[in-house]
Amino acid sequence: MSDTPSESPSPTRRHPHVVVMGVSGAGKSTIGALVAASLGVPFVDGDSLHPLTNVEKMAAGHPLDDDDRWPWLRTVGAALASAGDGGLVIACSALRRSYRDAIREEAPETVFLHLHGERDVLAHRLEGRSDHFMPASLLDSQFATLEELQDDERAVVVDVDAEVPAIVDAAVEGIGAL
Ligand SMILES: Nc1ncnc2c1ncn2[C@@H]1O[C@H](COP(=O)(O)OP(=O)(O)OP(=O)(O)O)[C@@H](O)[C@H]1O
Ligand SMILES: O=C(O)[C@H](O)[C@@H](O)[C@H](O)[C@H](O)CO
Repeated sequence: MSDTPSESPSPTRRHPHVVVMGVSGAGKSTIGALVAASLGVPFVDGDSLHPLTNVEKMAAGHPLDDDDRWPWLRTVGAALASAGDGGLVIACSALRRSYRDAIREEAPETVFLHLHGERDVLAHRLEGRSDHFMPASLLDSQFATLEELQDDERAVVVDVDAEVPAIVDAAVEGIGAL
């Protein structure tokens, strides 16, 4: 992670390729869009890349399984791979190590921004959100699936129990320091 810069394959590009990861409600869409604007790169919300069957499954209160996620993760990886010099920030839960490996396989320069939050904080935020297909009832399954970043992953972790501007500043600074 950020404290092991010697493991970085190359300096982070000026317009980086970033996956904003974390469980539902962590703020991937909210923070991701603002981080992208601050970095001067496009933003894509990975939720818009899910096959309709995935959205319907989540909306019905069922967690996705690996088979549901693989085609979506390939789409996310392809978007990053084709981003080129313009950079890209994409919101994608990327909960398991193997999911992040699959993304890196397609787009090796990808760095990860993990928006880390305690369950109770995120549950409260999800209860206040009404315009989204993802039900708050799936939060426990999201935490059960989450595998924390490992030391060899090029990544930044930011705690989301803070005001939005502070989170964005910490994220941009952390990405710049990778
Ligand atoms: N730092 C914050 N403080 C207070 N509320 C926040 C903060 N960050 C996000 N929110 C709110 O929390 C809710 C969840 O945020 P958001 O939709 O960005 O999360 P998400 O990770 O993209 O969720 P999902 O994975 O389900 O799409 C939203 O209503 C958002 O406005
Ligand atoms: O891997 C997953 O279980 C899914 O990607 C979810 O996390 C949703 O995409 C999203 O985060 C909810 O809106």
